[in-house]
Amino acid sequence: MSNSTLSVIEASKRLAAYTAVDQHVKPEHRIIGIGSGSTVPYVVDRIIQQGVAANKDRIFVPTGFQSRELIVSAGLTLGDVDQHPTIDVTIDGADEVDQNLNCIKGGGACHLREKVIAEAALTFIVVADYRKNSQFLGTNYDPGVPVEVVPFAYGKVLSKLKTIGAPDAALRMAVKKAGPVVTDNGNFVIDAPFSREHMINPSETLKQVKLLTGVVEVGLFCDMAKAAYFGNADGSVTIKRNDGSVEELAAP
Ligand SMILES: O=C(CO)[C@H](O)[C@H](O)COP(=O)(O)O
Repeated sequence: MSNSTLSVIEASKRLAAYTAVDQHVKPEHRIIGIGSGSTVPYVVDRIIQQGVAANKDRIFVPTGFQSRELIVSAGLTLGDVDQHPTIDVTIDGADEVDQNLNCIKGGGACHLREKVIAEAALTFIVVADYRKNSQFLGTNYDPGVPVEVVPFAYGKVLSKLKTIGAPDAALRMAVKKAGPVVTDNGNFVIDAPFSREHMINPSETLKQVKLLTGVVEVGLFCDMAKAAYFGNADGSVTIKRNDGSVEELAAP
């Protein structure tokens, strides 16, 4: 699809995804992790554009139902992390990324599998449009930190989250179903908005929330990404790296 038929936001997602694939999915890479969300289809598009020969011996590991479907419908070979515990490169979206590449993830309720697939990867790369590029988490993404919980513990975890700094924490409700969102793992999700004070050092908040019994995984990805690619509205790409460098690639 040409740029003129894509919205600015969609074009920005595509730009980030294409640039990240071009720079990080190399011919020698055999096991590739595919994240979830609306930016990731562009990752798969670009990988397909590398051609049949490049992809014939590759295995693609999904982070949930949506990415599994993407991989299968693209005709790529599906694998799982139990067969491939070391992944060459994983590319995933994010709900927000801070100045140190810490991310909020789980807007699509996939963050447990996303974190496993990111942690298994030798290189974890984030792709997003410009709205996700922040100094501090919680600046633009306000629903809060997604917390996956086992269903029977949700009431207890919700009340603890309220006392440790997220007074407005709430169970995520489904839109086209009565009742809560149920994850690919059969769990519930609580969205916990923490104050700026908690988001300045998200690894501390991550540890605190993860220690609550009943919590399966927290949508704070701290010190995991090697680089984050943000497509900008003017056609440029901002690349933030984990060595603190920031590169601006001008629009072609
Ligand atoms: O964490 C995620 C799903 O759990 C997604 O990666 C995140 O929500 C970003 O999605 P999008 O690319 O649609 O903005």
